[in-house]
Amino acid sequence: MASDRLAALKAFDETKAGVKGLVDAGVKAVPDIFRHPPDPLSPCTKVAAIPVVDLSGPRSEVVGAVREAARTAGFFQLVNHGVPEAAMSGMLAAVRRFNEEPAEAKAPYYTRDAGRRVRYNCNADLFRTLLGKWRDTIYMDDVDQLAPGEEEEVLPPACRGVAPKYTAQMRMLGRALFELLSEALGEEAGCLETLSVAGHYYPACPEPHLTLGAVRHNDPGFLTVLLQDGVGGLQVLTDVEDDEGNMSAAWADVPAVPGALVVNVGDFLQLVSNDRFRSVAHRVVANSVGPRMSVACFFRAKGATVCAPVVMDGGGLPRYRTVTAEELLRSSGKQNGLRDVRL
Ligand SMILES: O=C(O)CCC(=O)C(=O)O
Ligand SMILES: [Fe+2]
Repeated sequence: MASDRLAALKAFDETKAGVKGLVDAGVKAVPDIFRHPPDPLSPCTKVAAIPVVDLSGPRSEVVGAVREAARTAGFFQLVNHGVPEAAMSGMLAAVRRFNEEPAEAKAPYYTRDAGRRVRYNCNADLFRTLLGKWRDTIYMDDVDQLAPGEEEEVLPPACRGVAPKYTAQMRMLGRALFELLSEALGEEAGCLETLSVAGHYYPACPEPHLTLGAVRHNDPGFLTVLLQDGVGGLQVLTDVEDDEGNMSAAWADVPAVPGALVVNVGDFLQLVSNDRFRSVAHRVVANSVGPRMSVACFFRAKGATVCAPVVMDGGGLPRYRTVTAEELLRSSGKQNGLRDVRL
């Protein structure tokens, strides 16, 4: 990394105030560390065809809809999921409240130390990437399992009470989705050992076309359940057909559907399903109208857990090596998705 970039990253990171701090200081241009080369894909012009799954329907229909969505789009909008509206709006409000605290209040939580259960930072990978992202995040791991009294110790005041309850709701929903996905697959679909909740804050950006809120990636875990506010900006990579019938890749918007949760298949589940379910690349564009808030719940396996593709009778050969969840996380983390573990 060029030393001037490293120096700029360090100076920015030492503020512990994130991109929100830049915006508060009145930046009118996107600093170099957040500027990206132009995207070779043409700008998005369409809305993605994301199936809607109604969890209140008859069981066999729900299983069929989950199977079809996981097999085709890799994403679905979940409605009638039973998570109270107040829990969802309360969680988005807590993420906003925390991020809009003065920098001094947030600084004690600013860290990339994975050993800490609650971590606030601007880009977990800031020093490992050339593409700084216009967002700040507070990560909270398994905070529904905090012992009494531990909440004050580890959680910022803005999230106390709210984040543990929301995480508990998500854990219940995750179990229900796990059962549906397992039934849809005909096998145990993976596991839900840890639940990491990421509260993302995407401040309004003065030059949104020069950066991104999240660069192209696949979620490495088993499953992600995303709550987003009404601003929008999440996009999936899709295949589109031009007038001559040629297929090419393009970005398409995932609409913000009021009350819905966006569920997507992670790399772990694609591997376990032996490619019957798809982990699809996605990103978040920067916006000029923000802040945008979203809360991503990542269901993951513990590092030592072994992931092996499940091959059904007559389903052909396994397409992946048997790996530990940690190995898989490392290869996904390099943005190779599953390429490194494919047979
Ligand atoms: O904020 C969003 O809409 C998506 C965030 C995301 O893709 C992630 O956290 O993995
Ligand atoms: Fe993601």
